[in-house]
Amino acid sequence: MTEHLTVVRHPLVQHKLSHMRDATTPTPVFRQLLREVSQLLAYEVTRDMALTTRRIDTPLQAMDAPVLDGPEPALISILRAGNGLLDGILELMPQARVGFVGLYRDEATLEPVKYYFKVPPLEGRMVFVVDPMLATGNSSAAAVSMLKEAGAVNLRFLCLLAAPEGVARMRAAHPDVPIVTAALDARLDARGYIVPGLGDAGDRMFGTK
Ligand SMILES: O=P(O)(O)OC[C@H]1O[C@H](OP(=O)(O)OP(=O)(O)O)[C@H](O)[C@@H]1O
Ligand SMILES: O=c1cc[nH]c(=O)[nH]1
Ligand SMILES: [Mg+2]
Repeated sequence: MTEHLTVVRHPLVQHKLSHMRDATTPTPVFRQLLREVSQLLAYEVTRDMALTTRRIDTPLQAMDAPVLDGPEPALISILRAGNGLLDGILELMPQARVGFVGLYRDEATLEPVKYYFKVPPLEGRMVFVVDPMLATGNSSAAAVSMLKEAGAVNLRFLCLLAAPEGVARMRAAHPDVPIVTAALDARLDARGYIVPGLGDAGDRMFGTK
């Protein structure tokens, strides 16, 4: 990927995102929409996966058919809300190895607090990091640093909503990591929430508020 930031403006993505932003959309619908959008966003973030060919026989003749090359990709979910993107993408790439980075944002400092880290071997793999929200960028920047320490080299970051502050933070800390998102919103509010945003993604997914 050559662009640092790709905004997926596909009408289906934008339509579903608008329903997710709506404060009256209930948790089960929110979760289903996130699953659907995850697969549409996955189409974009995986577009430069390497292909090779395999000799196969169709019912009519032999051909060299394109198949994915290289080791299985790794999908890394930033807990909790990342799991809302993970399941749908895993359906498209069932061969992927899966890892989890447990982080929550300290509400006062907006710094990420780490509580879990379990990832597959990352050397040589394409690594897709998923989290619906890129706000200050502190969580995603920290997660990517941990993954690089664990051996990841070839990373992509996939989110649903990004704030300009988070994009700038990622660009400064990890200019080598392309970001794919459904929307670049206006700004962060005083509490570090994306505006207009959709609220707290984890709470809306799991009904914790
Ligand atoms: O860019 P940042 O300012 O770091 O904010 C984004 C982070 O905040 C949210 O997680 P949260 O801390 O609410 O944890 P949760 O997924 O458990 O709800 C979100 O899912 C990101 O991980
Ligand atoms: O707007 C925001 C910011 C951080 N985390 C969220 O879930 N939402
Ligand atoms: Mg949350």
